[in-house]
Amino acid sequence: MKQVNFSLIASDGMARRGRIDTPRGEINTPAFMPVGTAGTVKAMYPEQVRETGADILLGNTYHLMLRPGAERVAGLGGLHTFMDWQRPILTDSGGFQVMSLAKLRKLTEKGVTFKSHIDGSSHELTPERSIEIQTLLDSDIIMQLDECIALPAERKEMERAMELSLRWADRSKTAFNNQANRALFGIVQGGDDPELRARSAAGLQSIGFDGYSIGGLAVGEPQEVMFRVLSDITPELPWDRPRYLMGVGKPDDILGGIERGVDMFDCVHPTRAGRHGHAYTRFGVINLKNARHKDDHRPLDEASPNPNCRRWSRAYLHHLVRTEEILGAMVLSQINLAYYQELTAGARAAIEAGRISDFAAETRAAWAAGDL
Ligand SMILES: CNc1nc2c(CCNCc3ccccc3)c3nc(N)[nH]c(=O)c3cc2[nH]1
Repeated sequence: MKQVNFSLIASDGMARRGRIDTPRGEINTPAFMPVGTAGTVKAMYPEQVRETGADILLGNTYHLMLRPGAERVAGLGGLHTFMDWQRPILTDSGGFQVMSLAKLRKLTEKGVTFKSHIDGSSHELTPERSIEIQTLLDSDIIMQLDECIALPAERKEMERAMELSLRWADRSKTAFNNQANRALFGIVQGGDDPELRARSAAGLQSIGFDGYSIGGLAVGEPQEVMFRVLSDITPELPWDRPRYLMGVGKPDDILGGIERGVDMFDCVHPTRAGRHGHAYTRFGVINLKNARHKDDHRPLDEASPNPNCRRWSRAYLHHLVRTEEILGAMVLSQINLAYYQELTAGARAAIEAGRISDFAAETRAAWAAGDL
């Protein structure tokens, strides 16, 4: 009996409020999933990640297969034990990171061979090996191996990568062998071409997956192209399975994705921006590196539910950022992750109340009013 199940709790237009039940706990959707690339959400203790409201975080096949190695993590009890995060983990299949990080990559029908960006050692990632690695990590939601290409691209290239990804989807499903205690998601490709996207969605559904990721976006295309692809594709996906928009995004990307039927999001942005001195608030993003903050005794946001937004002055946060103090990265990572969780929690409540369009309008108005 499958131990990972999606329930639709409410919908409001295309927006959905759902819940994924897993052996390690529930995931409330729309969900923002913090990225823990190498087994850690940078500058955060696992319990702090939970306190921001996260139900699930991301691990990464590419990084962990290179260091410390999937078999080593398995021998140490799996990724949950290794990092002491006992709630759900989603892992990506590694293909995207190979194409963006590794050197001397060679892509064939079988899979992709590459040299580690860490020590130059040779590695191979196939649909079968990726499933094996994600299973060794004991991940709760795993991804097929796919090929993601940058946009803009020629239609022939988009078609080739989409069709390869469909063949790899089939091999991934076979290698997955219907494991009951974790979920396998297929990944829709097809660039910005509606016909290719529809063929990819139909092909994946005929294979059958526990959830459907929307890949091939947030790869350099304008936001309106991403939104058009989403509006075209979500109606083609099963309503009773989660949709996961990979690598997205900034708060307004996430709000737009929720309005177009997306349930799950991941992005390095909140933690990376935090390390670079950018703070996300109800008013939008504040660049605390800017000298205009150096005498500003006001807190970041005195009305925020997050104590860290009320505790220190903007001048102090500016000081931490300017001096590159470790506490700056810690505090701003927590502030940004907490804001992303406030945004998705607000969307969940709004969908349940049938007022997602009001919520979206109010949220965008606050960003525009910006008391930065
Ligand atoms: C940023 N834009 C973007 N990211 C994309 C990703 C990676 C999603 N993030 C996973 C991750 C996990 C741990 C650590 C870091 C990242 C994709 N992954 C796959 N498999 N396929 C995609 O098409 C695809 C498209 C993307 N666009």
